[in-house]
Amino acid sequence: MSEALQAPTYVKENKMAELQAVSVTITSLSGVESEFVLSQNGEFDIGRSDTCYSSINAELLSRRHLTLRYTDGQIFVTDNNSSNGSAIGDVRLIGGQTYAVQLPSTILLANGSIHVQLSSVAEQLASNSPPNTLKPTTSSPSSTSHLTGQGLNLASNLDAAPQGPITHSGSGNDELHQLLLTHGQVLIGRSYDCNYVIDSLQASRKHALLTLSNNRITLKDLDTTNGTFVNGERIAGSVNITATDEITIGTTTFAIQTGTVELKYAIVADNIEKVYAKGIVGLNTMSLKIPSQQFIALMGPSGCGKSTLLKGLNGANPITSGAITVQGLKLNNSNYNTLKKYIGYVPQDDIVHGELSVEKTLFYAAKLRISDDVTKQEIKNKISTVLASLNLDTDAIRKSKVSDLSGGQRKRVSIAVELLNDPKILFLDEPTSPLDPETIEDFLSCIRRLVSKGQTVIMVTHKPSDLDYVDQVIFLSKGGYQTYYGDKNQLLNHFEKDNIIEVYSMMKNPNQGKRWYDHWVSQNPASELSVKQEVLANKSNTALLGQYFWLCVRYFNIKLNDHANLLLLLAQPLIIGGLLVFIFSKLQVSVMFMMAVSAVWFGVSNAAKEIVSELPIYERERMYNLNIFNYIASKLTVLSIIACIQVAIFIGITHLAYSGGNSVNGISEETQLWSISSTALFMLLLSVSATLFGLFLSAVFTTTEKVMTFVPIALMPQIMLAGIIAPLDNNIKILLSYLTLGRWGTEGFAHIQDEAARELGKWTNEKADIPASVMQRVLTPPTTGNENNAAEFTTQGAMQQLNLYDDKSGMVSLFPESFTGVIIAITLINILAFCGLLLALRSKDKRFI
Ligand SMILES: Nc1ncnc2c1ncn2[C@@H]1O[C@H](COP(=O)(O)OP(=O)(O)OP(=O)(O)O)[C@@H](O)[C@H]1O
Repeated sequence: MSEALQAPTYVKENKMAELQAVSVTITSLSGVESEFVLSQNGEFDIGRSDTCYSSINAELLSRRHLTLRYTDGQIFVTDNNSSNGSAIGDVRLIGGQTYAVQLPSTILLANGSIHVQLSSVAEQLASNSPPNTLKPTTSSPSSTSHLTGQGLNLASNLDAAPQGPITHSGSGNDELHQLLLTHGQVLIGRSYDCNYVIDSLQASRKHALLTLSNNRITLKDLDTTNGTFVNGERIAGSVNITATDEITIGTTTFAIQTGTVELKYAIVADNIEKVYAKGIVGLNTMSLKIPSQQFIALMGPSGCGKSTLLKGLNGANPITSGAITVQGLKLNNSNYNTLKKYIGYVPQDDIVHGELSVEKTLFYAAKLRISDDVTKQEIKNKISTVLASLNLDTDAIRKSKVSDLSGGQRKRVSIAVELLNDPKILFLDEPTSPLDPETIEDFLSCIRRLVSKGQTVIMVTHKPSDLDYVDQVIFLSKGGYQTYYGDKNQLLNHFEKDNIIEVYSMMKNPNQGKRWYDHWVSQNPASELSVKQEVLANKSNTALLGQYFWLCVRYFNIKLNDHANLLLLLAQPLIIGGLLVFIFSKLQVSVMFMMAVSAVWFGVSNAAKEIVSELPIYERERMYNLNIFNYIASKLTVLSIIACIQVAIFIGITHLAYSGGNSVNGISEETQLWSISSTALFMLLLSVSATLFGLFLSAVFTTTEKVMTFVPIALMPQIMLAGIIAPLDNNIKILLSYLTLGRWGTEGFAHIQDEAARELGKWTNEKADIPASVMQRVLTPPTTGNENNAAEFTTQGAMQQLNLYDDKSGMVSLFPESFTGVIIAITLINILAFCGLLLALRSKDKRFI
């Protein structure tokens, strides 16, 4: 909206008749909620909050829903970006915009469930009608198009729109047809200044343009992220369509002639089949037609293929053959990137981070999943609506850490994350398994409410009692056979059993299952269709930088909120550094070795749990739109910041311990030769490299326990092959040592030390020019242990003491004996670790691609 809509300008341009006093009557379905008269200038909030002037306890109302402003006899209204909106007539108020209102007028709040009737007191007296005569209705008033709503002055700024603000509000009628006939062009999108508004965050602000010219209708996709579909196929650019073609934008399907199309079936599966590697049959050929707005239970004994079917239908692990249509769109490669946004999927494990608050969890999920053009306010509104729909919208729950919630609440937060995208179909894999009976009741009632509001839910369950809440049941038997699909009340009749436990035990036997399958197929013959299912490729379509940024922010917050772990991470360099300087009173190669091992330890231990502990979240987000490179980069960024702090503490302690003292010939008598900046930077490089290695381990293993058991095993070679505690005296040891950061770390610190000594004392490998007393303190050789015997070690630099390049084995070194050689070697190890990490993460994709 333009500046012209702001109240001050508007007042000047739209001088209205002055009013003495305004009567306000607020009614809900249960009658009059509040009545008052405005006669003094001021602002009056209407909403759920106690702080509002008129506080109304209605579920659909936002806390501060609407503000009435009375200024010198004029009334202005502002919808405070409420979740369920406000309208005057059939014109929806744009959140945050101020409108001048003529009297009498009725403002509909929260989808029309609350009416605010405004009238002049004088008019009321004249008509003698009481202020509470308005009868509330739940449906919107007339849906005919118009340029101004009743009693509403709306400034026009439809620069992109072909005509005035003609707002769509109806469904299942020919409104779109009329708009097109009248105006020739109709702009469709999420923004309220479009001619035909699609109220879904999956739609772009300006999504598509319909044009009528020479009796031809053209539909143009305005280069949108989520695409425009005609009869289930995504269009590119402009296409000619007919008035009856079904257009899908966001989660809405409509035709020009008939308006919104209510899809009969949420999912149609034709002759689907799943065969795993080595010929293991996950599902035998089956067909399903799942109606919209149904709660379906998917049941059967363990290993019968419930998860296989669930993941086949939602594309997480595509079926091998057959065809699936979801919400009227074919589940194929070109549609999948859009389609997966209409699908909510909560796997068996929670898909939320325990360390974040509920509010933050949802905010980051929205930032990572929803298109970039959605404003912060829209996200906040969406979060409120979603939380309210799951009975989680209290301040206490919003602010609670997810880990502090009950199992049922946590599951609902996982569902809330999925609902942010307005999915039409929700797939739940055994949500009730970990819950106690009372929590299950609450949980399933909640899901039932979602179904009554339009959601289709397919839920895997083992619990017979869950059937009380569902509409239909799909029953599978061992061997992947479909043995029943239909009304839950007919299930026992169909199997001729008295209770469901008996059905379960019968279905555990694949032969019995096959018999019932044949029986089912004979009664429900499928079509002859046989289609090879395409591989569904995961393409991230979120702006890369934006996703990286929000992954970093979320991960950083997770780390910050985990106070105990954060303290441990910071205590590590203090303890290890303190121990090091306590045990080694003088700088010697052993200290360099210990520094290298410490750096490797910091990196590996910081990273080893970071992927494996959030595997369900990774897999779900990857299935949705997570870019692997963004994911790795965000982990590395945050863990490198932590490594940086650890290295700073560690280097601070060691430098304090190994420096200072008197000066001899301008050189400190005590050991301080190595440069603090080079040492710190090199230690950071080692630590970050070890982080990459730790992430690789974290991606390879499937449980936290396994990876933590392996970490010490991975660290041992770093210690044993560094050339300090045992000589590298044969080719195999040398070659293995090339793969360890421990060896290159120790060598790197030795090079830095020798370089510093060279610069300081013009020392060469052959002979030190600096006094023996200084060199003695520069580096104490571990072999003699006798500092007074200077003659034995004055010419020995750190590298010489390490003895790494003595050609005892007759092997020529693959790397030059220099600091550059060390950096090249570490870089190569990093490339190896990165490729390993990438492969390990990609192999997880195979489970759902
Ligand atoms: N990735 C896979 N590779 C090979 N076989 C698999 C794979 N996943 C599942 N299967 C096999 O497919 C069959 C069905 O497995 P699925 O996990 O779908 O059963 P389920 O009914 O969900 O079991 P549960 O109730 O125990 O979760 C089983 O025989 C299983 O061993």
